[in-house]
Amino acid sequence: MRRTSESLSSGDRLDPVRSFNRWKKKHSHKQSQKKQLRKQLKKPEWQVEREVISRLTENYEKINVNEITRFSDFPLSKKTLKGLQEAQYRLVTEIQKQTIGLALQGKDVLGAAKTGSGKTLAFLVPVLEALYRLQWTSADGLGILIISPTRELAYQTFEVLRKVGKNHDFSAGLIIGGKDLKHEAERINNINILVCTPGRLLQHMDETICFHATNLQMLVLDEADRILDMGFADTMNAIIENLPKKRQTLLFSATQTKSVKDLARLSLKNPEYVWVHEKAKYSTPATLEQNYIVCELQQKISVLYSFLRSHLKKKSIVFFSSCKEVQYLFRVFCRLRPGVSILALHGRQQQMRRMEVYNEFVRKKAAVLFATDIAARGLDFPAVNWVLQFDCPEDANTYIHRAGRTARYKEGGEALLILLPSEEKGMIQQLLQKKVPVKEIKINPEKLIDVQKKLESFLAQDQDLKERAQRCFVSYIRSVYLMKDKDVFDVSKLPVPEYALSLGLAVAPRVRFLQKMQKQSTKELVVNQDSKVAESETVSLTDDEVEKFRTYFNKKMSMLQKGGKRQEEAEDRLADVPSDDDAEDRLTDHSSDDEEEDMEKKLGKTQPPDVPNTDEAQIKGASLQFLDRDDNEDEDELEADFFKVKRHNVFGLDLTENKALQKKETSKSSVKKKVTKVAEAKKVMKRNFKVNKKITFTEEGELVQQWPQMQKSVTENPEEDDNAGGINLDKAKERLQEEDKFDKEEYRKKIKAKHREKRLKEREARRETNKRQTKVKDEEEAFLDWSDDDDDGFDPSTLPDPDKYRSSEESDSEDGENKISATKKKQGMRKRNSSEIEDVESRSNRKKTKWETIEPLDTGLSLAEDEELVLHLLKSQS
Ligand SMILES: Nc1ncnc2c1ncn2[C@@H]1O[C@H](COP(=O)(O)OP(=O)(O)OP(=O)(O)O)[C@@H](O)[C@H]1O
Repeated sequence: MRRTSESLSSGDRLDPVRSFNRWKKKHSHKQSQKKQLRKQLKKPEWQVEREVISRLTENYEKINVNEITRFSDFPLSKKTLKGLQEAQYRLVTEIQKQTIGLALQGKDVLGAAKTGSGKTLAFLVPVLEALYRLQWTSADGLGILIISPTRELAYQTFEVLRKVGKNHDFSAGLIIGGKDLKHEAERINNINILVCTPGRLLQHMDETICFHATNLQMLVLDEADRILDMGFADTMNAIIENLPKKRQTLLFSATQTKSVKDLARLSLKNPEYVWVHEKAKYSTPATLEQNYIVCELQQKISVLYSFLRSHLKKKSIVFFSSCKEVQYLFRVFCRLRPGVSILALHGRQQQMRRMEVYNEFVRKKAAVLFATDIAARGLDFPAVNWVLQFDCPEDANTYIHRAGRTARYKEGGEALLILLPSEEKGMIQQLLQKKVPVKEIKINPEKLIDVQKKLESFLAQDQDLKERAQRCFVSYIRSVYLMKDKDVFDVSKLPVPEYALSLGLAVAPRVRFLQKMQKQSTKELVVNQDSKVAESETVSLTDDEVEKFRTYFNKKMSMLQKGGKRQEEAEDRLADVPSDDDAEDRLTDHSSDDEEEDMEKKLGKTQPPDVPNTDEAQIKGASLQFLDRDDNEDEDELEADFFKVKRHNVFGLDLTENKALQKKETSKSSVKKKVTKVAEAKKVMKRNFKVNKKITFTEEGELVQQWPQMQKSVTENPEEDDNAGGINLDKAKERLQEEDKFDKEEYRKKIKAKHREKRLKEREARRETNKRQTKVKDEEEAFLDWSDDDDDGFDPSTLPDPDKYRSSEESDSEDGENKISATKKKQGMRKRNSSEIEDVESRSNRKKTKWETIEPLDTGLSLAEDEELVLHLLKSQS
């Protein structure tokens, strides 16, 4: 019992372990069951995401701008928020605060805010959210299009997009000029977000077969006013035509367009205008200090050198008006060794070099970037201390964008504008109107380092540099000449010879358009003067004044001619130098005389501003025409007019102004019409241009027949002799009809000849058959003759049995000519038939009839007709 009790007690002691094990088993089983159940209950990822999206979109309507200080206050996806945080973006800027909510709600937005205020993120965040909301995949194709005016800006935007959107699964692509089109074309169809420049985008729309934008959800125009202005007008119109009307559109710029016409082109739906700093005292960043100096044109290079010498540890950007100025002065300043590294960025550089320079300047702490206006908009170089505007900007907006390369996002910066005495009044007025606070400062003449002698010595040693100096000279003069705002830019007031000397040139190169313009102005002045004297006594200019004016121009012209004669050779040589690929300067730097003359013709009515009766409208019209000439040139050319062309002021216009302008614009629009291929072809025809013909010879020197053969015509081509040019459609029609008639006639003749040949062959064949028949009949005749001899009476049984005859003939033919053809068999049939006829005849003529006298009967009918006739005769016989 004890044992039992002991055993029991020991069993009891074991029980807990066992029961624990059992419990453990049970528990783990339950757990795994629960897990499985949970797994089954777990929703697919896409479904969870859809629920999140619907929660986010519900919150869009609840966005309260006043409560937003951080990005996380917006109902944004986790992926976007994570990207923003990783890039250290937490607090929103004013433009971001006011526009992101509207864009999330699907509205069209026109956002304007000062430079460096964070507009890029204001559109990139809604871009990412739009595709996230739609659960966009690469299979859905292009969803968002972001258009930037320059390659560098597109590249910069693309980099920010990559940084902020790295947690999303969308594909993004950068499509800018200067790269392999084929390489881009292979990838473009898989891109969801495309950052591009207008020219390149249009090129893909035209040339890449499968590329389309039918699924596009959102269009973003960065620097919208620039993209919508005259320079890009045609390209943008063509692009917009290829985009679906139902889409969201966001426009951003520091100087936004209000032009009704521009906005109508984009078919915006009740757009939201967000002018963040509309009521601000100034339109430029508060942290930007802005000054200007007035100095003579011939002093400018020395001023720049002196400035750089005194700012060696700073990062500065210097803006010039043309590529050739940048090219020349960059070289010269590198030789002058101011003690700070100098870089150059302009549209004539290779794309790779442009990217290298951009990245190098981003990296450098102290450096000077000599640039054209391709660097004026949107570029976000970090920690730029100074922006120097070496040449006066074409308008106040350009000034704002250039100066805005410094003092970005809470940073400080300084801007210095160099003005000529002739530019001061007009420009400062414009700047004040645009709420730009600029103060005049004076140069300390003692600190000014004169570099003219050094430049002269450089040019004396280096012919290439000298030629560059000449190009720089012409380019600058031309840029001033082409500027629209004649209140600011007055080419006749430029100290031309002195400027040439300051560049290191001994004499001023000849500038033909300037000479012609001056001659014309003097003439017109004299004519006006004479007519006015005759008309009334109220004379606006006294004789003395006219004389003064004339002497002034004559003096200038003689100076130019003096320089011009000596430089003629050099200039002609320059004219032959082919220009680089990139055509940033093409509008200002035409080296060919033809082009120059062409331009002068177009600008023929342009008068210098100081001449009475200056017609601004004419100048505007002329500059538009001038632009049109470059309509079809590539994107670089579109960029080119960015710098020099006098653009219409499309910004800051109220509705009444627009109405007045629209009238003018409609008349101009006919000039601006996109040049079609047909129009181009007509142009070529008008020039009497003859297309080259390819003539191929064999190795022996014989002419190879051209293929496809040239159409021959009996008719003369009157258009060939028509020097008037153009296509006379009626004449062409007539000529084609005559040619058609001629062709038909020729064809008919050929068919007739063929038929004749066929008939001849048939006749020949028949004759052959008859010959053979005669032979057979000769044999038969011999037989008949023999029977005749034997018996005078007619014994029908002696007549050849037609069947026998046929079989004998067949056997003959089989024996003799095994190669008998089906046609011959037919002929055999005919032979038989004809022999039957002859039999009938012989029967009627009895013995009198001799076989040899029987002529082969040529009925003149066809074979089928013959057969029918025979059958008919046989029938009638029977
Ligand atoms: N929310 C933010 N927090 C911190 N930095 C920001 C924020 N938003 C923008 N920035 C920074 O401000 C700088 C200027 O931004 P951005 O280039 O977008 O300005 P912008 O308004 O487009 O200027 P611009 O008119 O010259 O094109 C950039 O360096 C950017 O990184």
